[in-house]
Amino acid sequence: MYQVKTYNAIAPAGLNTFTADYTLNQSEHPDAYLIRSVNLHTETLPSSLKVIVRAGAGVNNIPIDQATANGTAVFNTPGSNANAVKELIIGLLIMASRNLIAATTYSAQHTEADISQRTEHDKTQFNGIELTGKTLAVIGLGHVGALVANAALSLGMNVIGYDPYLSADAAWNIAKQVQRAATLPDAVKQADFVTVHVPKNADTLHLINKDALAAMPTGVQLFNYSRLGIVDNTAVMNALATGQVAHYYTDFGEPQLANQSAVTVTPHIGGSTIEAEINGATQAARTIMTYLETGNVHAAINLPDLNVPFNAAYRFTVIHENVPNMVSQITAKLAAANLNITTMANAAKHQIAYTIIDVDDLQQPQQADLIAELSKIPAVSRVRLLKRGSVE
Ligand SMILES: NC(=O)c1ccc[n+]([C@@H]2O[C@H](COP(=O)([O-])OP(=O)(O)OC[C@H]3O[C@@H](n4cnc5c(N)ncnc54)[C@H](O)[C@@H]3O)[C@@H](O)[C@H]2O)c1
Ligand SMILES: O=C(O)CC[C@@H](O)C(=O)O
Repeated sequence: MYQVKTYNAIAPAGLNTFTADYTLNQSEHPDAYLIRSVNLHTETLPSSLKVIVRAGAGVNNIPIDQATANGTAVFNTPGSNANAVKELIIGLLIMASRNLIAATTYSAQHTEADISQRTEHDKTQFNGIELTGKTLAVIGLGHVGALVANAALSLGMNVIGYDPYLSADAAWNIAKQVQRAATLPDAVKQADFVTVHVPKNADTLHLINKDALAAMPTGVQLFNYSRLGIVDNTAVMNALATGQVAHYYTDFGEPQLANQSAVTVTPHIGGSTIEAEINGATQAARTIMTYLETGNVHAAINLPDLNVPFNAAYRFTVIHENVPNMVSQITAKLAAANLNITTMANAAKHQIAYTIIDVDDLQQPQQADLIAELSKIPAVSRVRLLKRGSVE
């Protein structure tokens, strides 16, 4: 039986994906965490923990280095909530262009009997603009950014994208009418609206800073539905005061943004739709099951891709540092136990490497000793032994 610990509200329809070999929240020695936004940086990860899956895109709430040192694989569920964010951004663009917040606030405040006459007089103050023909800069063209860019094109907007690290796969998702900018200032210099869809990391911290804001036309409207810290909120407050930025929309509140008429804060609801939550939880459950039962890895945050059909009776998986002589030390241990390897694969990603070794004739009494022997090799952080068609 595998033990899964969940954090946050995880869609029950997604949790139903787990087979009868999985129990939820019943053990102090979990094999897997299935999480959303819980901050794990303050937690010591248990030694039993083999995998953490974030139902969602961002992994900045996970201590990746600690997980890697613990031999814990980390995954997210790429794209599972991208459509939800796209629809919210399109909604906000329409809200922004038609002054919907001010207009509905006006209506809520004026309920007098002769309101229809006042309305016809007052409505001119809520005149809007149309999105067709306006320019949207999309910073980051991954799962969310590509959908936003394509949807904005379908509204007749000019779309300029900036993503110096765009993967070849992601590029396929972007309509050819999206213009590519070579630099951030180039992307934003003609924008009526700027929307940011990049991961939070050391390179993107304050990506939208004083200089980036100065490169935007006066009166630009800015959207941050990525993460707190990617936009320098102090610089934005200064730019709002001078009129450089007309309005700031963000999913991430903090005190300096509170009660500002030109700031609209939503409470981190970008991915909060029924559909996105089911997608994320379902994808996360499948990822946990695949990793725990086969050891195969696709698109992990901290491990290389390694996908080997599991045809032998047993499989050793070993997470180790990406240093010389590891595979030879591992195979020497198996040779010493007189084991014949049927398949072997190894891959590396930055400082970490991952080895899968399949064997057929492994006797039960040998198993614990071999795991212990392999675990003793310096630079090995996790050894697992999987039996095909069975749980550990
Ligand atoms: N508000 C929410 O609820 C919500 C929901 C989903 C995603 N997100 C956040 O939105 C962001 C985007 O998510 P995603 O799923 O599209 O991620 P993604 O990984 O699919 O795409 C991110 C893109 O940003 C690009 N990028 C990285 N650094 C860049 C830089 N310095 N300049 C320009 N581009 C850069 C990458 O090349 C990649 O194409 C993430 O921060 C994620 O956490 C928030
Ligand atoms: O609602 C959530 O779990 C947050 C989703 C979002 O921030 C993400 O990173 O995917």
